[in-house]
Amino acid sequence: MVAVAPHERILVALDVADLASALALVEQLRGQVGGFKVGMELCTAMGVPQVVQAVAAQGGAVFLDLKFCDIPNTVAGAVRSACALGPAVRMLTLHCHGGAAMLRAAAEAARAAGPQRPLLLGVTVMTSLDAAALHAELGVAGSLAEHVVHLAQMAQACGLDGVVASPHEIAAIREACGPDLLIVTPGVRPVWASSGDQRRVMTPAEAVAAGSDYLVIGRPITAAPAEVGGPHEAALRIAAELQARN
Ligand SMILES: O=c1ccn([C@@H]2O[C@H](COP(=O)(O)O)[C@@H](O)[C@H]2O)c(=O)[nH]1
Repeated sequence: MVAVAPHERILVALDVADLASALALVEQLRGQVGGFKVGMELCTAMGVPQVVQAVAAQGGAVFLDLKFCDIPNTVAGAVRSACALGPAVRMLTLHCHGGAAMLRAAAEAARAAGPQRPLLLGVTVMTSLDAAALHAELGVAGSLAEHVVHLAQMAQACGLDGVVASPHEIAAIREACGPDLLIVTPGVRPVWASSGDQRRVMTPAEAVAAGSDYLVIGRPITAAPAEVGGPHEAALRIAAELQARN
């Protein structure tokens, strides 16, 4: 596991539709969490360079979660474009289901950008899917954990820095891939938050105990209701939960 302070393991998903709302969250949470994940909703509405520059200008480390998945040449170009946004982009996602050639092309493009390049993370099986959906809808045979481990091993062999998986697969990934592969886990829910569309969830403390390097947490923080105390209080509660188990 990476050695960081407990609250720095929290990456807040800024799933909002406009930059003003995103920056209001950054302003409230900066210093209480490790960074901010920007993804499809915000970037489609406001433009990737504008979002990255604005979040970085407010002092937030940026995790660019656009889950690239296309032919190798196209993804390599997208990775080069992301690297050109500069060192503010600390992490970048690609779908492992794009295949080994695509992952290798992405890794080569990132390495060519030099030592300040973003870390590349391969998305394995979405945390909104359960085993039944993986088998019946996507036609994957074998267990969900086996499939995640297979994708994680492929990502590692292709030169990626880490994977995105649910906390439930951390132990199996660690056993198969060793201690150096970064494991970033969405599907994290404090006991006081609703699961929503997430299917494979654990609490923040359970996820870190299982070996998660970074926890991606969106709605439990960004949409925290008044009885929790809003986003700032929600982030403090989660950080305290992580601190208590440290
Ligand atoms: O398998 C995955 C991959 C990415 N995500 C992203 O994480 C956040 C989770 O947000 P919550 O509001 O905490 O559910 C969201 O931005 C997803 O795009 C994921 O959930 N699962």
